[in-house]
Amino acid sequence: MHETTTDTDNVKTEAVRHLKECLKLTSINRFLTATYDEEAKNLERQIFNAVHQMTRIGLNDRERREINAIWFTFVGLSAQNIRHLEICSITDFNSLFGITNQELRSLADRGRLDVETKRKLLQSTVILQNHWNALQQGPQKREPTEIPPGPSTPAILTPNSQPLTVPQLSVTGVKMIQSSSMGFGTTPKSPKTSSRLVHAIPHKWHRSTKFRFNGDAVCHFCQRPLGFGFLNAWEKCRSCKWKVHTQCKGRVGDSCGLTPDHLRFLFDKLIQENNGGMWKDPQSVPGSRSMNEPAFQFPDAAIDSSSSTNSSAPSTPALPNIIGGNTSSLTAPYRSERRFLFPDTESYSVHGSRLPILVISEGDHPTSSEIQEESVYQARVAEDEAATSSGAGNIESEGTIVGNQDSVGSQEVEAEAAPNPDVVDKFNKRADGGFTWERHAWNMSTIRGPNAQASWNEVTIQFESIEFNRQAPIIGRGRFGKVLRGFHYGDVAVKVYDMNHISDESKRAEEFKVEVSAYKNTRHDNIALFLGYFMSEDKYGMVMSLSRGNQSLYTMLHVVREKLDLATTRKIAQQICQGVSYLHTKKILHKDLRTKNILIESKSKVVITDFGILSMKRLAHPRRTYGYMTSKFWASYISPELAMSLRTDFDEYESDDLPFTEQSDVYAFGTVWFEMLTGSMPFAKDHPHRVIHAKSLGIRACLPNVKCTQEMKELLASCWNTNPRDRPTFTDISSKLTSLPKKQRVNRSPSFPVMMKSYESTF
Ligand SMILES: Nc1ncnc2c1ncn2[C@@H]1O[C@H](COP(=O)(O)OP(=O)(O)OP(=O)(O)O)[C@@H](O)[C@H]1O
Repeated sequence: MHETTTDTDNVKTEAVRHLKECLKLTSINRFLTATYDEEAKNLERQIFNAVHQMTRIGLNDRERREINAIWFTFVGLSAQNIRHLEICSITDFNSLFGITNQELRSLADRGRLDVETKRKLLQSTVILQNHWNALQQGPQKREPTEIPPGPSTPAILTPNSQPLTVPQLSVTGVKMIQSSSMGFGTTPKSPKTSSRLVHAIPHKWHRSTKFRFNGDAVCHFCQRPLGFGFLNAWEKCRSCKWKVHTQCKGRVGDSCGLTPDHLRFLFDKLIQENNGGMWKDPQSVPGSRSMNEPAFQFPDAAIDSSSSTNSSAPSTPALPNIIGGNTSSLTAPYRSERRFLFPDTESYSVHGSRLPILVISEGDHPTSSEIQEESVYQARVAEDEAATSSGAGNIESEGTIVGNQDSVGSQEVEAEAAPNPDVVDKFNKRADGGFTWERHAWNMSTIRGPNAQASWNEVTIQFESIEFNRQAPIIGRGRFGKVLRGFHYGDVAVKVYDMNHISDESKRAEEFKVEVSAYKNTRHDNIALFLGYFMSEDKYGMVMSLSRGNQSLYTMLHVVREKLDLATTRKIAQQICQGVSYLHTKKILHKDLRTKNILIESKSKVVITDFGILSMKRLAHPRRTYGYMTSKFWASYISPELAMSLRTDFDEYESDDLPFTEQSDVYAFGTVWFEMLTGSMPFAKDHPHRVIHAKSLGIRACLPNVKCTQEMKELLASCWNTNPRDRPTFTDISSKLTSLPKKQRVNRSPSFPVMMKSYESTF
């Protein structure tokens, strides 16, 4: 057994060394030249065989990342570029192949890759995937001129390196290839299992003899201008509309396939037809949209300059064979979730690693039996403590339990060190999903400065010094803990956090401090007042001012079903904006803005709570194989980019988090605004799994027929913009709210028939 492990390790080490050696043999520039000679071709083959071998030796996540990084370094990406792609979940080749060229370009733009590096990245990815597909399809499938022959380097034999069998079906001239496993180190699926059919449609290259003007268009392969004139320097595929230089043609592979964009478009259409009431954004109505525009416009996706405006096929280049494959062992983040899946052909369990299943956590609100249980428990604790203590734990007044003042415990908490700078660094990094906050994001004097310890001590409250209301100690239970009613120099809400998501108990205190750091320096009228935190043995939590209104905006809208008038809606929305805008200026992201986390203090005041706590680590606990346990309707609040980042293979030790940003908070505000306008939840009746799927396709919830002004709808549309950069800031929203008409405009009915403009058409 031990020997087998060592053998496998040796094989891996040998394979990595081999890959590195191959990469040393040439430079990416030579390798990307369009007119490459026989020697270059051989080198290319060697590299790709080495890469391909790497993927068949049962690599774990870390190793896959390493190989990915080696490859990207070879392509010319800096460590920062690689990190950016990793944050965008491009952590291995499967994830790289899972995105379209257009999306990769968009990611490169977001990561500010320079033009040359971006070109290399795009070009090398196309080549890599062509080789990959060729190797996956086995020797019998290869075509001598277009696709490189088999390995020219000695194959590395591994337990998983059996040749792949790729049955072919021929359907009306279109090659339908039974997809083989593209999993790293996984056994290929038997063709009898529910593998997907992947279309592999050969390009139909066409040279026009007409004079062609293509000033701005670039070659889809090498990203260089196509040029113009009578010279047939480039060709166009009639099926997928790819335009490439003639000399690049040989390297783009021979499958234009059904592109992901085609498939998304179809799916989009199907959903629309089934739903009936799709948001009638002219951009998203299939009938009115040119196929050139992909059904789902990836956030920030630049419109391809080479798009033909009147053509009937997408301009997005095809990345063949990306749909199929056994993904059970893959990192299949971000893009792979967005691959088109025929929902009725395979059960979720097969695709679990692509599209997480959201399971609603129980216990949104305590049941009466829970309250009773908690009361009995609190009473018992109090009795025990009263019996054993030296008098400090007496029951002082009717209905109030006074905890035991454990002096050792207090000293321990007093002696708690300030958070480790590395942990704070990590938090700063993950605070916005990887885009580094400035280092002065946190008040240095309180976190790292010489007064850090004193500052933490100032906000430490001994859990034992809090008195709990014995009759009704529990206010509510949430996904990550419970809220108790207490007394600490006045009525307080005590939020006790569950820290089980950190399996290493010795790290819980550190992690918890990082989480509550966000609260320490907040002082705003619309932000729940943080009074202190406590950490003792297995108790982690914070003490906050008790919201007097006794209800959240969620309860008000969806349980009590109170109808909000325009003035109240505006007032509440303004206050939310002010509160979150304040957090953003303090470089704190809310990450979990929901009506449940907006507490109604009085008719004229709301306070925001639960900010900065949500993280992938929390979400991923308790671990589920194919998804997450979330709060009810959580999926309705997450922005499309967050939905696309959800992956099922999250590991507690990864530093990555969901890419929360100020814009994702704005999206969540959009949902809150929707709820206030309509009194209902967007996607209320849909299964959360379907909601994230819809979001990843860029579908927005249908706006029911509500009476509200055009400006209000526009505000909603802008917050829900698929492209995060097009969403307003909270300051913008605030000023829009101020300029909203004070009264609902009265629509007088005309005395003659008019063409009524549908409310949806305003979007
Ligand atoms: N400061 C507070 N004052 C009064 N009640 C509060 C306070 N903070 C939270 N609550 C109430 O405590 C209950 C539990 O809150 P918690 O934040 O744990 O979960 P939640 O937001 O309701 O649910 P989840 O976050 O799991 O969807 C809620 O009913 C909430 O309104």
